[in-house]
Amino acid sequence: MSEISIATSVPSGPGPLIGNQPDGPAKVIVRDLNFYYGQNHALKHINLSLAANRVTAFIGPSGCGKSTLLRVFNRMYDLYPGQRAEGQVMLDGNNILDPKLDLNLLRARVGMVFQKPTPFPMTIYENIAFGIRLYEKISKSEMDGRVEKALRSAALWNEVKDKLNASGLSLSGGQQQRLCIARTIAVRPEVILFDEPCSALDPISTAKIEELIDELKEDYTIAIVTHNMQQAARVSESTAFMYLGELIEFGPTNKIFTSPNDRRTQDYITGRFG
Ligand SMILES: Nc1ncnc2c1ncn2[C@@H]1O[C@H](COP(=O)(O)OP(=O)(O)OP(=O)(O)O)[C@@H](O)[C@H]1O
Repeated sequence: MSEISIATSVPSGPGPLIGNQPDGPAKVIVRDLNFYYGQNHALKHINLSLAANRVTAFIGPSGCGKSTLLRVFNRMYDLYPGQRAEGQVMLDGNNILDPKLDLNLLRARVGMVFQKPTPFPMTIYENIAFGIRLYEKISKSEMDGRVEKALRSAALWNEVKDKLNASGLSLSGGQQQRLCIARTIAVRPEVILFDEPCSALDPISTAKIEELIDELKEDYTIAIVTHNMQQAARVSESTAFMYLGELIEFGPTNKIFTSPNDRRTQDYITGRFG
């Protein structure tokens, strides 16, 4: 993870960087994506890619469409009538917008961690085991191993190994969020979506989650929505700046934060609006 100082002047240069800027092979490729809440055209002609085993950050002022885009990646919007997506979102070459797609399988491949920690009202052990059982039939000893592995991967094992039968709700907010990450990892996804995962957490818990994200990218492709510019700069390799439903600029995080091409990106990262 690196600290990046934020530019204060707009450099002259070519026009906005829009479209595919893959940082290594792409795991997900979005082509001309449009999204509608009824009549509200919330995402407009989005083109970008999520590089495999990298972290892509989504930034932009409130209401610009960041969460909407994240919810397209695992078709979360499908749960709500009147919401629809058009275009292509290719996951390893298959369009996840295909109406015939098995949504349970998609959501196992593309996991999501929400803003507010949302453990199930059950034991720490069951919080992890529950999701695994939805997809696999495994023995008790295998399950014990999977639960331990998920908790270790989420950097929570040492804190909970002696109280696996305590309620998930008895943990602190930061621990609950790591439990939710463990629960997501346990079903062996390929992509993990983080929607403002630290906004309800204190700085120490935030640092732990950021460290964890840095470690997780070894095994997963990660997308994160954040309002925290420093966090985007610390954890991501690529950054997408969105405004009013459009992707304004997309490129290497270092470039977006030090010499963006678009005045709106510059204004946002320097706190002039949003
Ligand atoms: N359920 C919904 N029904 C109708 N419009 C919605 C719904 N959810 C979001 N929108 C609209 O879609 C647009 C994008 O919202 P979205 O939540 O994706 O923005 P965001 O960038 O994630 O904002 P924030 O940073 O505040 O979370 C906004 O204009 C919002 O009002």
